[in-house]
Amino acid sequence: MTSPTLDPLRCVVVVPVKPPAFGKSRLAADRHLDDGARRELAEAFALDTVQAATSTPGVEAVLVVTDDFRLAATMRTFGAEVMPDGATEDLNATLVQGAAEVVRRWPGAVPVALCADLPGLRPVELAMVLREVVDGLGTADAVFVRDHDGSGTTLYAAPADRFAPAFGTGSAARHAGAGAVEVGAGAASVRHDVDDLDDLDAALVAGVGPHTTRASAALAR
Ligand SMILES: Nc1nc2c(ncn2[C@@H]2O[C@H](COP(=O)(O)OP(=O)(O)OP(=O)(O)O)[C@@H](O)[C@H]2O)c(=O)[nH]1
Ligand SMILES: C[C@H](OP(=O)(O)O)C(=O)O
Repeated sequence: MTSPTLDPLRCVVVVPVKPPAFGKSRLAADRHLDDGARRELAEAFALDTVQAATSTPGVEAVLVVTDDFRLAATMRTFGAEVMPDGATEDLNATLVQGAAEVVRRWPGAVPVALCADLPGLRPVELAMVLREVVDGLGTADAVFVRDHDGSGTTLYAAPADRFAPAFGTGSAARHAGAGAVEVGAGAASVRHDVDDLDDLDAALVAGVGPHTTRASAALAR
């Protein structure tokens, strides 16, 4: 008897973006970066992250969750879909709303939460991680990618009925403690979130997308 053919898992990437007017506050605390430069960098990180995600093979759709409607218009030109955040000021609640929207718009797809501060994100590496996500979800309820410094999380995925992200300080240990399986350990560009200017310096050395390249060149002048 042949075994039934299972549909391969389909992935919809959900990217939460805090409006750049407020986001990435730790950048401004650093080396006296002024508020305009902080805002431009926060916007550039999100644009590069979303543009790379929309170019990634195996991504069925990218859903950006943000209340910044000017940024939303640019994200749509990359082929991303956008929904409002509803100003929850709670990243995990925002992502749960995003996952519910994935169920409505792309029934059967797995929501994959991806942070928007990955300016060096490479489509080839995200594609590799998504293959690990699909494999991991064959046996585990949830999977996550640990950030480059080891304590945080840059990606979390689970089927919508089990989707329970625990982002925030120390989230990698929380995700692992809840039984999520770590994936993507070798995917440097998926792990390299930028929280401060030291992170940005390291990302610039490794290579970033065009928006962050422009914004950081303006910073150097
Ligand atoms: N839509 C939405 N996105 C959020 C919210 N909080 C955080 N994010 C996004 O979640 C990701 C990770 O957030 P953090 O690294 O904490 O970024 P941040 O809050 O902008 O940075 P800091 O102000 O320095 O803490 C980034 O993509 C943020 O834009 C929120 O309340 N709503
Ligand atoms: C969202 C959070 O990012 P951090 O603020 O720790 O960089 C996390 O890693 O869960």
